[in-house]
Amino acid sequence: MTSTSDDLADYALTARGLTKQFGGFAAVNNVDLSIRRGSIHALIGPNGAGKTTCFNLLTKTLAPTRGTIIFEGRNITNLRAADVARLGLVRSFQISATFAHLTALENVRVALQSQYGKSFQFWRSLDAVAPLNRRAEELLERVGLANARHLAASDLSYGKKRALEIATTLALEPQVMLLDEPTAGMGHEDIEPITDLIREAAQGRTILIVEHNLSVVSTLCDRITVLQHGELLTEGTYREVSSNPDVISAYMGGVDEL
Ligand SMILES: Nc1ncnc2c1ncn2[C@@H]1O[C@H](COP(=O)(O)OP(=O)(O)OP(=O)(O)O)[C@@H](O)[C@H]1O
Repeated sequence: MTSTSDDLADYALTARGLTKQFGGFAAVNNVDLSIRRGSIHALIGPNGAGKTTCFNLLTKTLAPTRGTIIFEGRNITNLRAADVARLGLVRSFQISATFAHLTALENVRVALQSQYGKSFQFWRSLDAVAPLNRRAEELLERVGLANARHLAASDLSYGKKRALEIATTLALEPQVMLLDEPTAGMGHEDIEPITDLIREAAQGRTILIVEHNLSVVSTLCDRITVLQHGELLTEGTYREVSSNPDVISAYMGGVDEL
């Protein structure tokens, strides 16, 4: 029989008994999650199910009321977001207004500098920062923004802004990348490229994604955890969860369609 510790070694990120109460209300209640290393794992559920709260707990944006979060064998329950980012658990950047006036290239360079800042700040000559520029160019190429590198972030289309967000996240070389509704607000034309991009970014890493678009979830994700009323409803492949009568009824009770 396989031991529990062997099983745990397959998972990049696990949560046990994760609970978040706001006043007396449990937005997330006693949730267990196991995100297998190298997988693309989705967190889904009807409106108000607790997805965003759960995501914020895992990214350390919110402190849990109860429960434990283990990242690569290390208890990160009491660490701050910046600390877990340094360990390799990174939430995708939202393009902030501060960087809107910077070009796509400059935005990626800022992310690279935050990753390698300590070693680069002592480098004085322009030649010395060339590797940083080369790496920024590579990342932009990887997300299909090579031709947009000199455009201000604010001038990019919505889909390209999200691609830039992924490039800046990849600059931090995350082992686990957490994406909050990467296709939200996108038109059809942008959804397929961003889905391809996430699949490509998943090479060699683990991705956890909160996503409303179930067709994106079905094509992209290996495992799906379904939440309802803050609790774990079920977990499985898309085929398994989408044929689960409890999941169907949870979605029929809300505005979302399965
Ligand atoms: N800061 C807060 N204070 C009080 N209640 C909150 C807070 N944040 C979330 N909630 C409540 O917790 C529940 C879960 O919210 P959450 O945003 O996590 O759900 P969700 O599944 O992400 O929903 P949606 O799909 O609508 O974004 C909701 O009833 C929400 O009103």
